[in-house]
Amino acid sequence: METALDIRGLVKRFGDKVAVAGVDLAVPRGSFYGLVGQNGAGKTTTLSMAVGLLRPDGGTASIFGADVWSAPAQAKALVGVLPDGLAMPERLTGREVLTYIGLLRGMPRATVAERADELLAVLELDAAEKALVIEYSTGMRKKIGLATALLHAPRLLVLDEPFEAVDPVSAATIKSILRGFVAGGGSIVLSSHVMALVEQLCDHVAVVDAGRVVAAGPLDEVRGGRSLEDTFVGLVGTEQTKKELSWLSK
Ligand SMILES: Nc1ncnc2c1ncn2[C@@H]1O[C@H](COP(=O)(O)OP(=O)(O)OP(=O)(O)O)[C@@H](O)[C@H]1O
Repeated sequence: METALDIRGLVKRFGDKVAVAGVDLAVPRGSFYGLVGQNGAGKTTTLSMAVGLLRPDGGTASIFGADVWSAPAQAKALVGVLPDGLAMPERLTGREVLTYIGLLRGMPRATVAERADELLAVLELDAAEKALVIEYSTGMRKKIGLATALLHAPRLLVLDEPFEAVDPVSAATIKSILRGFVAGGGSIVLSSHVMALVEQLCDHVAVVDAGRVVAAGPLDEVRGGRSLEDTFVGLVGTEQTKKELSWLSK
């Protein structure tokens, strides 16, 4: 089966800290892949290297066979990315951001305008269309970020915490867009802390702990009859020393 995203031996150090310690991951075409891990496990660092936003100290990443670092134009044309802490042009409106990104990607102006209309309406950002991004809430920023990731109709979406700070109604809309994207042949990798969400949406899952993949594969194989939360805690949970906040109880 064709691989949408192929990550091999990715390594990243920040000074003495090894953030990613040799990650391998193969995301099959047409899969909806969830990446779960504790805070600081290395999810964002891995995804940033996988899409060419952060240069690895070792290893490779390719998107539908195009190496992210040696064939960046080819690889980046195939992927839509929602990075963590998205840096947006803040003094533009949502529509201007979409126009700017679309034209940078070399898309025809009329196509950009048409798709921007649809994306702003579907993501319920049309009311905020005239507001500058600097005035957007965190959830609205996620949504405009998702719109920029979808604009050029990529074959692979890489989404870092796409539901963080998004209200339940917008989350339902986003879920339905993402399910439709996969049903239409697209592939998705997303990171999340919310196990229920990953169980609801994803057909594959990888558990990342301390910069390594400790389990990966089809969701049912990884959780082996248990809930994903139990599996996750079993894989990465450390012995909890009971620390009571005695000053909290009267
Ligand atoms: N630019 C940086 N400089 C120094 N250390 C960093 C940097 N970026 C990440 N790290 C460290 O690398 C490790 C992995 O961070 P990363 O953001 O990839 O984790 P994560 O799994 O995405 O966490 P979270 O779920 O909290 O977003 C952490 O220990 C983090 O402190």
